[in-house]
Amino acid sequence: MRKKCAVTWWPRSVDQVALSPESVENCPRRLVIVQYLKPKALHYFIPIMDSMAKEHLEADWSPNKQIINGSLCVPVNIPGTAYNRAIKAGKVIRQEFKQVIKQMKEELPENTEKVSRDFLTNTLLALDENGRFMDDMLIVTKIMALIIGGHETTTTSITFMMKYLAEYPHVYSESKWRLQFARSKGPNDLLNWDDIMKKYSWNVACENLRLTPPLAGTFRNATDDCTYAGFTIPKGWKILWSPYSTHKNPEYFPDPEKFDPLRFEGNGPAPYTFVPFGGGPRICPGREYARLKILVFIHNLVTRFKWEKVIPDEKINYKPAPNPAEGLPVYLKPHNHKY
Ligand code: HEM
Repeated sequence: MRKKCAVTWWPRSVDQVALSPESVENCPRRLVIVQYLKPKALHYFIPIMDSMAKEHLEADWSPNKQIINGSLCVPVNIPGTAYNRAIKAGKVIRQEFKQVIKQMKEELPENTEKVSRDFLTNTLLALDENGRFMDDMLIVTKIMALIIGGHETTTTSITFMMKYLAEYPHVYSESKWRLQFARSKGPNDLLNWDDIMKKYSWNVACENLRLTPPLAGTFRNATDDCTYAGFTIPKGWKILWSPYSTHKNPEYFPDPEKFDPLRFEGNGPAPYTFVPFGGGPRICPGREYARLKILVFIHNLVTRFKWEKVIPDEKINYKPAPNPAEGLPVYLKPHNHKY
């Protein structure tokens, strides 16, 4: 008889954490981050993200007709290489964060009950199992991990959304048409939760995450002997699970290579067939934040520009995150511009 695959999870009950100061006090410190990434806490950030996206598009995109980007590099530490520059930049950023932490610590009042509880303040005040504060460098490392984990994934996702929207003009037109409703409220009004939750845009984003998941997979540990698809996995072995194969199972996604956001209409795919954010207790805590970031940016992009790929058949590299080989250069066409 086939045994269910047993894997270890880091026990985490996200929903036990509410947003009150008391719950923060009682919250194990690894959970502190989770409460800031829940939808309830994120509403506030939508107009801020919206105005930042607008500013960025205005300053860095509008003056150009061609946009190129690149981010990953080979980990060979030779002076003059991108990796070498990245290591140096990492040190500078860590120092900056250390300064911010030092300053925040100095400014904390004796009585911390009434201080405003943002993520950093809570991390500074969170105690470990032994009642000790976290080491400054550990806090810096956590912030860096959060920035890297949250940045590369979402930027990859936005890049590939741009690729698919350029390749499937009917999906682009449908997105633009539907998003115009949200924009009809006034040119200077910022987006809010309801605007962002328009289903079609998220369906497009999901289909993008299905075909090109930014994360190739993560590891699990077999806590018992088990079999999967006829293979025996001995106890103690590491298993790499990957959404790439799961997402292309024709049983659940007919014609799996086709980009079709309509797959996500109605109830969407069956449970555990679509897992770009992982699953179970270790599911990505940043998924709601990622959703907002992707949708706010794409919303601004689609309502402002149309674009075409400069290299129609650009190769995709996997390092292991998917990356267009030339950085996906595109020709930008502002809607009010005649081409
Ligand atoms: C499209 C965007 C994103 C994708 C596709 C993604 C995907 C994933 C995946 C597959 C995992 C592993 C889950 C598992 O092992 O079951 C993960 C973990 C994680 N993600 Fe994300 N992520 C995204 C955005 C973000 C953002 C924006 C943040 C932070 C703001 C974030 C923070 C984290 C953290 C801290 C973990 C580790 C959780 C743990 O080990 O318990 N992610 N993510």
